Amino acid sequence: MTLPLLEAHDLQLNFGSIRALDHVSMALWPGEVLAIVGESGSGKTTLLKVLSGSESPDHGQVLYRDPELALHDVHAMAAPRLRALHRSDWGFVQQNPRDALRMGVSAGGNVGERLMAQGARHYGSIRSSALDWLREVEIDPQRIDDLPRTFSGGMLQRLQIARTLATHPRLVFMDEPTGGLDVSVQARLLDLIRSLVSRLGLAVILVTHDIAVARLLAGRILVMRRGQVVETGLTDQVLDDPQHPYTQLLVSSVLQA
Ligand SMILES: Nc1ncnc2c1ncn2[C@@H]1O[C@H](COP(=O)(O)OP(=O)(O)OP(=O)(O)O)[C@@H](O)[C@H]1O
Repeated sequence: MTLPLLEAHDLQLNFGSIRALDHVSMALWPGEVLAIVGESGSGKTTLLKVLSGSESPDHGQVLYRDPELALHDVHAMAAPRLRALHRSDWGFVQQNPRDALRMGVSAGGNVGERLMAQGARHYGSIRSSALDWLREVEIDPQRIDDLPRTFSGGMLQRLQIARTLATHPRLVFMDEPTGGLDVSVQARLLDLIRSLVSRLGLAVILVTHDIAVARLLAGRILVMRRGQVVETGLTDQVLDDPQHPYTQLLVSSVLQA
């Protein structure tokens, strides 16, 4: 039987009187895409931060199962081990690529840097891998020596994806990866993410407020409201036949939009 890659048990986190996470539990299996959806302020980003270890919960546990099947308590890990995990098995795609990329380093350098952080040392193979990844995300390889600040928003996001995936992570966290982009750019990026995720067999936890993005990318969905998970299940089932009144409202507001 396949075991979950990541499990969260009874997560709770308060910011003063705000219950950002209220008894949240979930599991993610290898190769699965799970979307976390909900309106603004429902706790999606907080959950992503706690799952990826960048924010600590007041209560509860996040467990990561490594390739040798050993379980690690993410919040009990020493900081250097957690950083090493983020450089190897895990990747993070931020909504704003400028937060993840080094804008003063060439496109190829941005990809190469992540490979070097994982131990790559041979200049020729780092450059050739960077070229492959630029092609993979549909950036003209001739732009390899250009600075990211000469790139469009969509290209920047594709470069961030190349940088993230270059080390072949098993689990990728994505926070509104197509947010803030034009609709046509969004559609192309979603297509690219979908094909990369399926070809590389990636497990993804995707935060989005956009139900259409969840439907396109995710096999399973988790609906949040005021820090609680109100509904979870297969994406098509939840969106075609929502059981919770809040999910019904979310789905119908999209239909009316
Ligand atoms: N560092 C913080 N300090 C105080 N309150 C916070 C902090 N981070 C989040 N919150 C609050 O916790 C709640 C959940 O926020 P969170 O950002 O997780 O929601 P979200 O669903 O991701 O929203 P959005 O879609 O707008 O990003 C909100 O009420 C927010 O104001």
